[in-house]
Amino acid sequence: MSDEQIRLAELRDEIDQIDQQIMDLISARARCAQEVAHVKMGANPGQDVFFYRPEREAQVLRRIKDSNPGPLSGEEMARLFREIMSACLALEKPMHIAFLGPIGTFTQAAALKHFGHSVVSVPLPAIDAVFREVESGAAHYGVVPVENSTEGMINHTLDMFMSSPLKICGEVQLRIHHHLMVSPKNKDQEITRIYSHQQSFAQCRQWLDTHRYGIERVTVSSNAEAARRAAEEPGTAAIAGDMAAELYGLEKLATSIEDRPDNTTRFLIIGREEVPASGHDKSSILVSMRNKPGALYQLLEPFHSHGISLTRIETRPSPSGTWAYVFYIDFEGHMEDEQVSKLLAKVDDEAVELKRLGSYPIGVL
Ligand SMILES: O=C(O)C(=O)C[C@]1(C(=O)O)C=C[C@@H](O)C=C1
Repeated sequence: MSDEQIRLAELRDEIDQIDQQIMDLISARARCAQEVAHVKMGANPGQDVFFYRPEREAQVLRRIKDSNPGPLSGEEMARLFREIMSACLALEKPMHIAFLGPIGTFTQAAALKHFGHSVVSVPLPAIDAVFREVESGAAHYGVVPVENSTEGMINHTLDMFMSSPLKICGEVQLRIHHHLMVSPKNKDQEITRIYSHQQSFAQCRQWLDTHRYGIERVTVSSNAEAARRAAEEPGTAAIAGDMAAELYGLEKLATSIEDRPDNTTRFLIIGREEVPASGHDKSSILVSMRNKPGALYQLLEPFHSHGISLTRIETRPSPSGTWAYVFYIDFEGHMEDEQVSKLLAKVDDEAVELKRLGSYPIGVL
């Protein structure tokens, strides 16, 4: 054997020994998680056990990213541990996660990015259906889109929080890459129609006007539905993501056609319980104010005086009456924090209504 072949064989033996150690350690970790489940069940007999612990998972992933020695990036290493934890959690209790479907949407990709691939992901036809699935207990958690960097807030999600008892338990961001795709069997046919979701058409408007001007654009309920139609209908194409292309066997004619290179969508994790502090959190509230001069100043001044940073403020028409507004506010900190608690007491004094949507770990992945 040549020197290179001898060295290759030695390295592969070393990799085999390391893989055995990794497998033994992951198995030991999984047994610990099973023991954790027993402790959780014994802690509050007869009460709901929340096996999924968002705050603990955020702490684990943050520590992994911060202590990662390389050569893998912190993101890559955290994603590996994300999957290990997902498998451990499934040993404790298989999680049913409802998401805005159908299968192949960016929301499914966000759900799998946040929870890992060992969950049972359940597609629902609309955002309100995702809320109802979690409210009824049919799903443990839900994943819904809340804002896109190009198109702004998803109003249906914000409006659902006005009436839903659910809490925000987490957040996850996804870089959104849109591709123009066709069925391989129709690849040589002239494209006379392009299917996509309204948000995707808006995020790719300039590219379409430049490269596919004049072709009919038909809005459908989701990018996955667009891919399904393009797979079936000759002469049509879809604008959708990688998951949809793979799911429906479509070929990409043009990749990453979104107009803004940083095109990102933020998703919320919704659930039935409040999340304890993880040490790196944010909070969301809904506030309705009397429609009078200085109302917005009265609402925002306490954030300044208590040194709390706002990360998002949106207004929505109030369901209670014309010209009254509801403010959807995200800010840094956890509602258990002393300064945040004092801030919310002050806001509560000024507001017509204050609804605490939840405190949750700032997204790690
Ligand atoms: O520490 C816990 O509470 C666990 O259940 C263990 C573990 C893990 O694998 O690290 C698994 C699931 C939870 O969501 C958080 C962490």
